[in-house]
Amino acid sequence: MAHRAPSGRAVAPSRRLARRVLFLFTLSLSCSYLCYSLLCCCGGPAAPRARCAPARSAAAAKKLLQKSRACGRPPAEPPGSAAPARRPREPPAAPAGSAPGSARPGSKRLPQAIVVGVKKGGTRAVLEFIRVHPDVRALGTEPHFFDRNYDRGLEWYRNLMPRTLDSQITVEKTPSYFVTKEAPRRIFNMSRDTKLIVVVRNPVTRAISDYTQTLSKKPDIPTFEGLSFRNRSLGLVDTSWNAIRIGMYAVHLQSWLQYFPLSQIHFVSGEKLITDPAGEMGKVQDFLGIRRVITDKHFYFNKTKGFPCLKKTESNSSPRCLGKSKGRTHVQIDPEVIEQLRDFYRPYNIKFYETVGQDFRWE
Ligand SMILES: Nc1ncnc2c1ncn2[C@@H]1O[C@H](COP(=O)(O)OS(=O)(=O)O)[C@@H](OP(=O)(O)O)[C@H]1O
Repeated sequence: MAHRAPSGRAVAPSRRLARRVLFLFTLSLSCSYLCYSLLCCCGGPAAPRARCAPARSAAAAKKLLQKSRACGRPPAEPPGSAAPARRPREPPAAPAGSAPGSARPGSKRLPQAIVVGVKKGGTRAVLEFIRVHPDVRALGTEPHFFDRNYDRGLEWYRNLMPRTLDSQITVEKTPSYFVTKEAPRRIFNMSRDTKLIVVVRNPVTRAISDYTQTLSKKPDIPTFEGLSFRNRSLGLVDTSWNAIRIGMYAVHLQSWLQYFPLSQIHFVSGEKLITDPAGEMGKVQDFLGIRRVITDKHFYFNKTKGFPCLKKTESNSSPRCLGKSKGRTHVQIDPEVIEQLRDFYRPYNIKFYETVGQDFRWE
């Protein structure tokens, strides 16, 4: 006996059975794929981070996400380490703007804010503290795009960035930008709206910190006292030595002011960042135009480290201090040399305070 198909064509029972089997097979395949996708996203510890659903999509999802490291906020760079954070490899960026229907939430965007300096000012602390904010995603490594890697092009740069949702801002830090002549123009050409953050610190202490770091890598370098002067008895400071030159903030700032208004540059006091991290971070959040989420509650003073550290929170499974390379014991410097350097920096500091309208009290 033959059944009539809706089209009017007759279908043999064996063909009808075959169609049913095919239909059931396709259905079970689809179900398996659906289950697999769900499990891959939030179940397995090896699941790539980029596949995770947005953390704020639903309360239930949040619970799930908290349980799974793979789905949480990106692990911070080993605290304090200047070495690049190891992140799961991600394929090339999707075009700007979230791809509709894409399994990967958000998209890679050029940074809207950059911590441009200064070296040894406290830039790592600012980055690690600000990335606690749910509306901020930060690149853990220093991309050195506007100084060393500019030839690689903006797409290369954008591809390094973490994915962000529309409500989040992307931040990176590379302290050497502040003293790179071309950096202001290059950043302006990327976006004239880029917000700039500069963490400044007493230039004499900064120079000693810089030298201490170099000495830890190259123990055979000449003494700080020897490197600081072209002629010590004449008090001629060697401004060609980077450790000295970087601290002439007023000079470098002029290059930035040729492209950006002062209102677009925020200065963080490296000293207050240690004594009052919540206060300084409050101002950073205001400058970035984001809610004041990072407050006193996020910090505690670690006596062993001698610095403020991040408390254990919902997203931080344990308290976190910056690494060993941050907060080193400085090399002892001849007090007379320190005095000479204070005298040297004084006019630059005064000019700097006048320009930014802020007294950092480095006297
Ligand atoms: N919370 C906290 N923990 C540890 N260290 C802190 C912190 N806040 C600021 N600082 C100061 O940051 C100094 C290092 O500055 P940077 O991070 O800008 O250094 S670098 O340019 O990235 O190498 C580092 O300088 P040194 O003390 O000379 O090592 C610190 O004094």
